Amino acid sequence: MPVGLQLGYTMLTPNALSLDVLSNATKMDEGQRPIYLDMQATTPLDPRVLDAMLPFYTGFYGNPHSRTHAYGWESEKAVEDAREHIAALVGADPKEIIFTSGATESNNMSIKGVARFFGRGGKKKHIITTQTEHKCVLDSCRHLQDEGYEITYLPVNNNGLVDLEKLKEAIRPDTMLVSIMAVNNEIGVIQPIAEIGKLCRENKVFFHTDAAQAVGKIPMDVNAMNIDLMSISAHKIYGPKGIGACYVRRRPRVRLDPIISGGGQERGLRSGTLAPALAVGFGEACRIAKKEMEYDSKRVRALSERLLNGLLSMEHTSQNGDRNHFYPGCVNVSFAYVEGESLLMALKDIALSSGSACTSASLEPSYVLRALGNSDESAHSSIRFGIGRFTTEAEIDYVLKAVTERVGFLRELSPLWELVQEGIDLNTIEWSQH
Ligand SMILES: Cc1ncc(COP(=O)(O)O)c(C=O)c1O
Ligand code: FES
Repeated sequence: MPVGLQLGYTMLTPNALSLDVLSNATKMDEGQRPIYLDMQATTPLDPRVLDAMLPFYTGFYGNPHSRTHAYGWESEKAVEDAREHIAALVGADPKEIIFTSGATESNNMSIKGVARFFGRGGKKKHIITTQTEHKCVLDSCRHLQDEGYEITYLPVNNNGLVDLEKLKEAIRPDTMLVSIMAVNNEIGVIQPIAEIGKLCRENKVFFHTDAAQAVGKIPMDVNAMNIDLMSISAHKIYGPKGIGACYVRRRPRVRLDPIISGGGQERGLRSGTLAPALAVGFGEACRIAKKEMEYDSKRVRALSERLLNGLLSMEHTSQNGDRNHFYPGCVNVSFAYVEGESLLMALKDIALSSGSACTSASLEPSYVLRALGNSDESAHSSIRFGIGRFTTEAEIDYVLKAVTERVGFLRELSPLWELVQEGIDLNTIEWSQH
């Protein structure tokens, strides 16, 4: 019997438990929407951010690159103020912040940009990344492979962390770039960014980090961490969707081949008219994140502990990723003997995901969990809980109760669970092939 149990209504035994559990699973009062716990996919816009943006959709409509009149100057001033807020959050100089459409573009720009600039002449052609990066990093690397570059996709330990010794061994004389993310979007593990930065600097290799899930949530400092390039996204930190930034170090200078050419805006690295409203919103989101990071962190940590303690007190439940080095706002848990998609269906009153938003349409088990050594079954039975600035204790308590009840319910339906309850070790069973 495959573990992929479907929650088919014909399978239900109409006892009091099933009726109660399932009616709650799909009940949404008029006007009420699911509890939002998918903060890694995106975060709600902070109302303070919207307030800052609105004037740039009405009166202040000038092109920030227009130099000949006040409409341009006022937009330009707002964009430059925003750039300062972003730079201040990561310890950079504002001149080192290049606006982009988001972290996807920043990752493409960094990886392809460095490769194509420094790959000229053919002396350097090697890049190191890890198997648990976001798809846009992995895919940028795949494209470069087609262009003749060589890529090492480093495996990670079972806890999701990079082995620094293995990274050191992987560096070659022709290595030009190491790209390793700061916080993983599926399991929340925090890589040892400062140590990786030091290693790269000692070996004269550029260091890029995809910090889409880190900036604004944990302290990031480009100088203390020896980061040369860093991708940032506004919509992960209560800012608007469609804007992000790439930090590009000036000393020692990192040169890039631009992927978007044209009017030469953004130091010639990213042509095109900037969107002042989005830039202003991004800046305000960074200003708030810097001011409130400590407060937000404390709240998120407390809610996360409450949720994790509750979930892990259920039997056959485990957390994915390192238990000490992870961002508490991203909690990834495996519920053995429950199929993840069925559980998500049974938790329709809670907006959750089993992994990244861009791969959530596929039923493939997560490649990140597979890289940690999880079995297909375990990867399939995992759910990510994303906690954020506006999550409340009441929501966490509701979620805990719902998950406990519905996992229990689905397990009751599972023949595997029945065997486990009888004390049979499933690994000793020889399944007949059909
Ligand atoms: C780690 C990571 N990198 C990159 C991205 C892409 O960011 P954006 O939506 O700004 O392009 C995301 C989010 O989707 C992410 O979590
Ligand atoms: S692009 Fe956001 S999760 Fe993949």
